[in-house]
Amino acid sequence: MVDLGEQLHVTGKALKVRFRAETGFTILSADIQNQQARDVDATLVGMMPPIDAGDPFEAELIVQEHPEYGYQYKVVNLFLKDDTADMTEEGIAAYLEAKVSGVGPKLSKRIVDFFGQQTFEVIELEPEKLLQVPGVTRSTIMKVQASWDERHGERKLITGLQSMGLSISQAQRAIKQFGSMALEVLKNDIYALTEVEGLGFQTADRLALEKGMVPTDPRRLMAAAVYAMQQAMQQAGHTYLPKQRAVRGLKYYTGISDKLAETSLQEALDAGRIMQEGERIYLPNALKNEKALAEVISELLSEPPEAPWRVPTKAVKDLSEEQARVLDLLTDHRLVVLSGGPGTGKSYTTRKVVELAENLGLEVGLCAPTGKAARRLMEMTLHPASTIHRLLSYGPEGFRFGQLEPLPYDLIIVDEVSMCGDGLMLALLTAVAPGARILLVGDADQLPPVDYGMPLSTLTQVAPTVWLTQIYRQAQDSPIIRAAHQIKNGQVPDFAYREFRHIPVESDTGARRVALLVDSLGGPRKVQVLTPMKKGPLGVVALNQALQSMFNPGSEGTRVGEYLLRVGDIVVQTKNDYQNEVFNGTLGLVIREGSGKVQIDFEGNVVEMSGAEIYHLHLGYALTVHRSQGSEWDTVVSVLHDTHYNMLSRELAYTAVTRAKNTFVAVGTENAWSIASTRRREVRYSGLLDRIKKILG
Ligand SMILES: Nc1ncnc2c1ncn2[C@@H]1O[C@H](COP(=O)(O)OP(=O)(O)OP(=O)(O)O)[C@@H](O)[C@H]1O
Repeated sequence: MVDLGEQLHVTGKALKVRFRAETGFTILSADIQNQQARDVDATLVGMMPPIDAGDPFEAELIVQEHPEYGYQYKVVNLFLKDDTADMTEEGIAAYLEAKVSGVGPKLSKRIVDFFGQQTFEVIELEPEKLLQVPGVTRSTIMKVQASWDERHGERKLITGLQSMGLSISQAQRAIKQFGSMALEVLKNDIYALTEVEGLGFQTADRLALEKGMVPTDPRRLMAAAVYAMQQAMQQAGHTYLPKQRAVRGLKYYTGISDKLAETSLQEALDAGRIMQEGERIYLPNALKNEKALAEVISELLSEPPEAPWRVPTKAVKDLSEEQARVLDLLTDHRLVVLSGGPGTGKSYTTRKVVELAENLGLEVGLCAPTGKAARRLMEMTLHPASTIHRLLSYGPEGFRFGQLEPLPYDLIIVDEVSMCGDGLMLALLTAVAPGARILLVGDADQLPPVDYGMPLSTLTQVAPTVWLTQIYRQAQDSPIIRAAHQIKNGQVPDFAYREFRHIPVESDTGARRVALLVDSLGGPRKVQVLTPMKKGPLGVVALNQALQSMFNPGSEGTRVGEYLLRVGDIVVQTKNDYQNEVFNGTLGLVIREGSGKVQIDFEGNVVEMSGAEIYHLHLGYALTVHRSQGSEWDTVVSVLHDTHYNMLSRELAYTAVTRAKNTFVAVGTENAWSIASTRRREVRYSGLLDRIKKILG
């Protein structure tokens, strides 16, 4: 019919639905044609609306050659035609009998004799009129309506959403979000799409402008104002934006004038979609969380602990001066912070705290943000530990433990706490029982968390804090740990070791060079690649594609954004999925994929994903440094190049280096490392510190 890979537009009639998954993935036999040719027994594969044998349709297809099944047509989009258009009266009667339950051959003929070409209109709009037909009862009408709505309801919904420009999977996600009201909701305000999983402002905006939305339409500008704030929180971790930054963000996404941006921001404020406090602009939820977090921290800092806590000499005999201070501070304080770099004895000290608490007969709860960090905490302290979500017993309705039902522990210890954003920190601190203690352990010099806010950095400025600075002997022998402390002190690290070296690469050939380097170091299961950015020749996407084409080549797979996921690929979860207990940054292996589903083995936790969930899976051969927090690998290859200029910071370099246990290979330009080591922490807008100081006076 046409060459492989070419897209073609056809009309067709469904012959047989061979397979249909609940995701909407369908394998269909159909008779298709266009001006050039006809294929009376074509196989169509892909996401389709609910289609039955006999249904007429139009479709955009791409011709493919399947290794086993030969020629197939991949469905790019498929539009159901109205199958009740221009039918003869016999056709209508036959259709009623076949598709509408509760109507036999005699009754369908009587109905059509009565209403003729108006039959379908009567059924859909004025079913009461059917009572005029002899033999039709109320129950007949109920059955006819139910089966008509059931068959035509979703089809009309999907066809209507497709006519707005949505793809089939986007339409299905919109229906999942808004139910049968989806068409009304989106006709009223297409920007409601920003509430649909995996769809954002950009998609809604493209559809709206394509359909003739005036760029200065208030609905568009309102949605853009909210979106600018969401992006500031998700991309840069800000909790609020200074008003002028918010106006600039709104202008950036809409291209409107300064004046109109100011007015529109004010309208979004008047509508309560965003909030203002002084010169600060917040999303409502972020403001509420920040206020509540400041309250609960102030309470923990000003109330004395209840359970008795004494520190006998023997409890601190193996500890250094600074480590012993942690146990002392817990005597009179409910909230204590322990911060230190690698090899300074955080875990060693934590174990001593647990031992003392148990000797005092206290109930201890241990947790960490990710499964991997919780397992490590358990190994280091020989005490059960879980993720924070499991400790707080997270479920479909949210966290079970909280203010109303506090955690049943006298002492809670949280490790890797630099990974907690404002939201998780609030959930945790709210669940501390009255009078109970909490010890937060982490490395405040790490990059701030992926989620918004930076509570640990704030807490080290208001809560009793111990900074561990002494590095222990065997840790000192490690060039990696030494380099980490050099970077922390603003010095350029010394790349003069086999376990800690630098390889210069140019940005245009770098991705390929990195793939060859990973191969020489043992392959992707042993080596993790890190880079600061997503885009660009040395970004995560380019590196993942170079690594995948070397270690898991192929042209098939399940499409997720820029990636094609195949069996054997390493993938990373990019959004916390509390139901499946898979968190942002967790790596897994694809063990099955196809029919719109992907099965991943996340270090023993096998999870099947489909629909919108799949959009949170990216290839994981290379990760951004931000997403690598809380994890460690035997060997790390970290890209750092002048082209990453605006991302280079001391925390970035420090976090990258501290992800490697034995071997760290820096790739890029030495100059990038000297810039990174001397640049200070990224700015994050958070009002938490001011609020706490105001409450504590
Ligand atoms: N006071 C101490 N006396 C002797 N050895 C110590 C002391 N504190 C820590 N160590 C030793 O130093 C090494 C590093 O300690 P630990 O693993 O607790 O550091 P850490 O800060 O948790 O490192 P990481 O950030 O990598 O987890 C361990 O072998 C530990 O036994």
